[in-house]
Amino acid sequence: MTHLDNSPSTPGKFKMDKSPYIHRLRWHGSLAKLTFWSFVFLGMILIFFFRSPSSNSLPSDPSRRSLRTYNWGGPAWEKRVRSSARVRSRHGISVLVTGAAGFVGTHVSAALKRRGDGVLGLDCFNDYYDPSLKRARQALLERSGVFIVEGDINDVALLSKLFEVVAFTHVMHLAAQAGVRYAMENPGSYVHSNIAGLVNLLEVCKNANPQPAIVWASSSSVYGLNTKVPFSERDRTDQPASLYAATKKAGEEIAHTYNHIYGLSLTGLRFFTVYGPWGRPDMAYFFFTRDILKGKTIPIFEAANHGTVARDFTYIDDIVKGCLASLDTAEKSTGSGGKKKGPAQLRVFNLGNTSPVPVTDLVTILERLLKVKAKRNIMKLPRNGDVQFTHANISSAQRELGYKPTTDLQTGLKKFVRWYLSYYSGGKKASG
Ligand SMILES: O=C(O)[C@H]1O[C@H](OP(=O)(O)OP(=O)(O)OC[C@H]2O[C@@H](n3ccc(=O)[nH]c3=O)[C@H](O)[C@@H]2O)[C@H](O)[C@@H](O)[C@H]1O
Repeated sequence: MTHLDNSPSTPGKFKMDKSPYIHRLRWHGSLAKLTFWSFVFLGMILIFFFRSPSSNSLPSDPSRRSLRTYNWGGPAWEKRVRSSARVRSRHGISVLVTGAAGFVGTHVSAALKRRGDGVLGLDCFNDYYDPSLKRARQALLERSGVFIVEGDINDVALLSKLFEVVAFTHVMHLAAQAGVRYAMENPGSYVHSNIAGLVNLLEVCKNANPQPAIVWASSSSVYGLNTKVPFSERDRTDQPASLYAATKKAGEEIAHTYNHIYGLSLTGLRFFTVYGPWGRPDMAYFFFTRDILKGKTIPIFEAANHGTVARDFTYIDDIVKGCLASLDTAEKSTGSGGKKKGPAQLRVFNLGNTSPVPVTDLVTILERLLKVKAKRNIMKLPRNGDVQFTHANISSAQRELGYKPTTDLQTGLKKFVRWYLSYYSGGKKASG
């Protein structure tokens, strides 16, 4: 007789043969199996959770960003907002700085605060690059009395609340998705911040009473494939080479619309490759420094036929002066309560250095300052948004803003390297 022959032929027979002992055994057996599989299942969930791409090392996708919630509101919060935005000098202005924990935002906020203006920051602290650097900038600003509200420029309720609490005279709008090459990886984030975010902000500004004057960050990248040098504000900007550039160009057109319909005073600043202490780790001068120190090979782009790739690198202190002069010369918006009352100011300025430097020379300067030879890998300029060169004509900014850059690349990089070495010593690691 085989074991198969021992099997009950009918359920009834099986039931009759079952002893209480066997029943208990089966019951315990099933319980053990159930417990075992529950643990396996729980383990799989935990493994999935910890290995999922939502870990902090990856930049957030735009939809996740828009779902983030921030804590704001309440009497204590409003008191901090008011106190930070309070003007402390005779002819001071009160400015909402968006992107205040960003590179340019931090420097501009600190400079405004130093001269007695009221400054309130706004930043969403996203993880496009190392958020700990943004937190360190926030701590720096906090020490000088600038409060940064955590929130997204797409949050209309938050923006409206800020204008309810403070009658800002000016907005310095620097919050944006930056970076030329990253636009191919995450196009949605550019639409989210540079287009939707800008429109939201302008909607709230146009409804505010009084309407603030707005100065905002456009980009040298709007010149795209333009080959006429130096780039003048009157040159064509209808051939962007990256989605980043296209969203900044769209921003300039959106600014025109809000100026035309609602009487908002708007000034767009075309920044040319801004660098310096507290800079952005995604920019070449920054990660070249990190990688040269690590002994890693750095990719240096060259154009077709060994053509030189060059940038009109502009030092942060010069940019800050241009930003403050733009705020100081901005005329008032003319509308109120969403209605235009008369024509308002609409401006665009190049803020560059007017002396382009080849990227290979930038690397040579860094080698000298770091006292380390770079491992160079010369490669073809990828077709992912980079243009071959930029060169600003700044006569318009000179005339109307008194803008006059004074820092050459050698001097500016020296200051950057000094900051970099002190910031990343003492256990902090470079990342980006
Ligand atoms: O003016 C602007 O409006 C923009 O400036 C900045 O863009 P870019 O001028 O492209 O700066 P950045 O990436 O530092 O590359 C610098 C140089 O290094 C070359 N480059 C770059 C990377 C690399 O691996 N190798 C290399 O040779 C590269 O070809 C380039 O020649 C801001 O990031 C951008 O947000 C925007 O504000």
